Amino acid sequence: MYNLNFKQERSLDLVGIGRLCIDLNADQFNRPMEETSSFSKYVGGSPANITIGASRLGLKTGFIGKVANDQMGRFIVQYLKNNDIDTSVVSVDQTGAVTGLAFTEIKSPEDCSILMYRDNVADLKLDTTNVSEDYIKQSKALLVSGTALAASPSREAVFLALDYARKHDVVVIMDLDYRPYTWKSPQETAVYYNLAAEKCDVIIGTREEFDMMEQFEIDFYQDDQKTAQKWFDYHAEIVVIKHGSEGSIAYSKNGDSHKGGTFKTKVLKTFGAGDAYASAFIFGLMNGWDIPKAMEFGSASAAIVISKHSCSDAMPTKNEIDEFMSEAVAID
Ligand SMILES: Nc1ncnc2c1ncn2[C@@H]1O[C@H](COP(=O)(O)OP(=O)(O)OP(=O)(O)O)[C@@H](O)[C@H]1O
Ligand SMILES: O=C(O)C[C@@H](O)[C@H](O)C(=O)CO
Repeated sequence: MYNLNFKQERSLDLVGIGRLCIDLNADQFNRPMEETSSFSKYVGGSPANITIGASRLGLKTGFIGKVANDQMGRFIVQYLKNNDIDTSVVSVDQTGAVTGLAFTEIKSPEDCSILMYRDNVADLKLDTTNVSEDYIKQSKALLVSGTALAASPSREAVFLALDYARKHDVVVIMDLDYRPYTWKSPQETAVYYNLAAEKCDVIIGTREEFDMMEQFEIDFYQDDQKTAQKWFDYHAEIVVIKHGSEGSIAYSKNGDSHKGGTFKTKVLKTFGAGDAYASAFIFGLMNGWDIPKAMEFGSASAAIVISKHSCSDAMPTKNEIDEFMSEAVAID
């Protein structure tokens, strides 16, 4: 088992911090962006998606973020409210910043990409005055995503949230969520990712994301066990390394490791898999499940979301995941 202490008396289960954006997902499948003519609009941004997924599963959630003072910003806040996410500390930018847009291209079920428009985005304007210690200490867990570290003042806001979380024994979960185009250089990225991950109890990322963080290590390359061990020497209790359609592996500080499989599914697009996995995995941990059960639940949620058009709007309820698992073919 693992040793995560979710303080039961707290009024919120999970508070997300970071990116609140818009996904514009191609309506035409199996063709490149150049030939795509229309898109459907959804709330997006990895931490937003994970928080929406967690809320659909029944966790009491809130979000610390900043939106543009325009129709898109209002759309995002209303969508969060509709999904029972507390938005009392979502602030509104007053500097003319805009909403980040992610246009997705669905060339084939295996070949999807995201074209991001992220100049002067409101989410990265989150600053330390927007981070309330009182709010964070009401929560059992804080979800941090790496992209919010890409620029100041959002970077400092996240580090402050991390400090408040550690001060008040809030379990810190980090989804690495590396989006290269938001950063100036891989070196700068690794510096800040490593500093933040040192403060986290649960770290979830893909093999490629950990590779980016390990660019300064000697003899480390692509060794999942070594990757995990490094973080156990700081605060980590669980490290999950995702390997796309090959599944995932989770290590816990007590020396256990667990290989997670996948579920057969009709893939429409690949993005959203990681966010769905994280939300359901976190739900499992917060319910005291053992790691293999939480991983299986995460994989099932991912299998559902990649068969649908959106990420946020496709996040399943617990009944949907249970039903899917009772019928789906598991692949070890
Ligand atoms: N083709 C697939 N079929 C079934 N399950 C999949 C497939 N691809 C991914 N998954 C599930 O989703 C989990 C996370 O996937 P992945 O490693 O691609 O995360 P990610 O790269 O963070 O996702 P995203 O594309 O959303 O950023 C995997 O561990 C697996 O359970
Ligand atoms: O992360 C983004 O900003 C884009 C996401 O909203 C998109 O839904 C995705 O890639 C999910 O991982």
